[in-house]
This record gives sequence, structure tokens and C-alpha cells, in this order.
Amino acid sequence: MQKFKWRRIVLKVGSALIAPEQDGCRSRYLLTIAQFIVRCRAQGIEVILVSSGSVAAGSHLFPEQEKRSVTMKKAMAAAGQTEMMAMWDRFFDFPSAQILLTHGDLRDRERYTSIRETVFTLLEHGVLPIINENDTVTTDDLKVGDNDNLSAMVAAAADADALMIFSDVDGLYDKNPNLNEDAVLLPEIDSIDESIYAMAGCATSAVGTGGMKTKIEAAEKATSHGITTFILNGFKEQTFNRLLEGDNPGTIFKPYDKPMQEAVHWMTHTANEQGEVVVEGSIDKSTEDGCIRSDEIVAVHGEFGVGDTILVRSDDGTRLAKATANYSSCLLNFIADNEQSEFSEKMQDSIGPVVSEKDIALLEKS
Ligand SMILES: Nc1ncnc2c1ncn2[C@@H]1O[C@H](COP(=O)(O)OP(=O)(O)O)[C@@H](O)[C@H]1O
Ligand SMILES: N[C@@H](CCC(=O)OP(=O)(O)O)C(=O)O
Repeated sequence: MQKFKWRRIVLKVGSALIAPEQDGCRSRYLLTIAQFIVRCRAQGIEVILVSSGSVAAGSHLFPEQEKRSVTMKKAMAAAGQTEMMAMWDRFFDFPSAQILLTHGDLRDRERYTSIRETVFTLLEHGVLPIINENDTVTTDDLKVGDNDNLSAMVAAAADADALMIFSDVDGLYDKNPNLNEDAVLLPEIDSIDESIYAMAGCATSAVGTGGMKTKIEAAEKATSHGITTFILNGFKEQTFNRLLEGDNPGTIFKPYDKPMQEAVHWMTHTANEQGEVVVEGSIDKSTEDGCIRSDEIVAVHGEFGVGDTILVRSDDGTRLAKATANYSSCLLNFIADNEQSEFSEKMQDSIGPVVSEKDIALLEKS
């Protein structure tokens, strides 16, 4: 690890490592991971753990025939989470803290900031943050859905230098190694494009979610924020020894040379745009004071509410900025339809610009 000189790392541990036999948590693999965490901390590296496995850990408590229902999975997650936290806590002689998140928390800027500050405070005081998705409260709209993407969002929020995704394979292969004997391991990926996604298949274990596709999505999110990302085999002890020696025992994804600025990254990869407004002209003209007024808007696409992230596009198609909307799409459409009305003008005077200076992140010209 000395060669890499990391200050802060996020480790993501997949379900198969937590509950390999699907009958509760097992220490078999976790002990090695815990020792790795201890050794990293001894080297002065701050560690954040994103631990999957609550569903797999809680699975043995419920009847086999009912396990497929979403409600049952949520119950399994709630019960398995305590078992899993107890297992992790047992390995450490320093305190750990549980943080359960949904996408609803991460895409809300205020809650995102609060999560960031809590993580920083825990790290400052030597407490190990252990993070998972809050499966019990998630809905289709609220969930991230897989912990690979969640770990990348966490790594970005925590300003980490590296994200290590520990799974049940040695890294990214050119095709699924569990289905193809001739699959070849790819040790280094310089940039992620469609050809990389084309190699990724689904999970083949009974407990995994997302397979390689979500790991590549995570790598794309993280590397675009300047975070070196690894996919590694958490079953093998040598993985951890080699990492500590400064080697790459799996697949390494190189960080972007020019990482996105924090606000653009959050709006692009965590908040996601809910809709789009089209303005006339170029980036300099439309956003010269960082604000966009409702009378500058020539079209509104999609449905969004106040506080949602929107894309600002120029009428020639150029992506100009990501921003937080001060108006709903419904109200903007109403204003457009009633341009000259006194009511519409009063509304604009009282609410102010569609996008305020502090909530806009200009995109690079492309
Ligand atoms: N190109 C690939 N390279 C490596 N593994 C792949 C590939 N395509 C699909 N997979 C599958 O992805 C699985 C790992 O993902 P997953 O089961 O979701 O793990 P985890 O629970 O650790 O997140 C592997 O066991 C393998 O079956
Ligand atoms: N939040 C879920 C994990 C979902 C998930 O992404 O699992 P995995 O593919 O094993 O990392 C749980 O704790 O069971």
C-alpha cells in the first residue's frame, strides 16, 4: 500500500463473503478483511466499509418458500443487518458505526452534505463507518439498488482516493469466468466505454446483485471523480497481502486525468437529472451571472419538482450545466403558456430565477 500512498479508502464487501453458505454470517472470509482494515488503519489510511450481505445473513431466519417476496427480503435485511454488524464489530478493538442510506438520501443535497459531515466526523474520531443500503425503507424510486453503485457514491461523498470492490472473482474478465473457461482477466482498464460494458454479465451466485455491470458503473462513477477503483477477489488471502505490498491483485481502473468538480459529479452521478430546460444561446450568454430567468427558457422537457436536478441545454443541443430547479416543470410550462399575464409576471418576481447562482454546475464544453 505504501506505493499507492492513499489517505482514505472505501472497501465494498459483497454478500457471498458475508454469508457464503446463506445460513447466517460466517467469519471465514471476514476475518481476513477485518485484518486488512486493521493493517490499513495502522498505516494511517482511513477506511470506510460498505458491507452488503444483510439479506443473505438474515435469510436463514425465514421460511424457504416465501423468500422471493420483496417484503420478505426487507425483513431478511432488517434481521440480517444486526447479525452482520455484530459480526464486524466483534473483529475490532476500535468502535464502528452503522450508516444505512437510500438513493433518496444521497440525491438530496442537504442530506448528502449531512452524510458527508457525519462520515468525516466518524473518521476524525477513529470510528469505522460501516454503510449499507437501508433496504427496509427503499422503494423503486428511492433505492440505489446495488451496493457497487452505492459504494461509488459513498467514495465520492467521502473524498476517498480509492474504491476496492471485493467480490467472488479475481477481477473483470473479458467474459464471465464462471460460464466461460477461456475467459481472460483484464488487469488494467484505462477508460470505460461500451466495449468494457459489453464484457459484463450478471451475477451467477444466489446472493449477488448486479454482477459485473454494476461494478463497472461504480468504477465509472468513482474514476470520473479521480478515485482509483479495483475489483478484487475477497475469498483469497493473497489479495490483501498483495494490496498491502502495493501490487494490483485484480483489475484496476485508472482515475480520470481531469476529475469532475464535486458539484458536477454529484449532480451527474448521484442526483441524476429529472428533466431538462432549453435556453437560447451559448453557455456564456445564458449563464453569465450563474442564473437563468424563466423568460430565457425556450422549452421544458420531462417532469421535475422544486429542488430536483435538471440539465440546462442550449437550443443548439449543447449540454451547458446541471442545476437545482427553483420551479417545477409544471409551473414553467404554465408561465410559458401565459407569458404576458400579470399573474405569471408576479410569480416570476416572487420566486426569482429558475436556477440560482449557488446551485449551478457548469459542464465543460463538448
Ligand atoms: N466479465 C466478467 N468478469 C467477472 N465476473 C463476471 C463477468 N460477467 C459476469 N460476472 C459475474 O459477476 C459475479 C460477481 O458479481 P456479484 O455476484 O454481484 O458479486 P457481489 O455479491 O460481490 O457484488 C461473478 O461471480 C460472475 O459470475
Ligand atoms: N443491501 C443488500 C446488498 C445488495 C447488493 O448489492 O449485494 P452485493 O451484490 O452482494 O453487493 C444487502 O445488504 O443484502
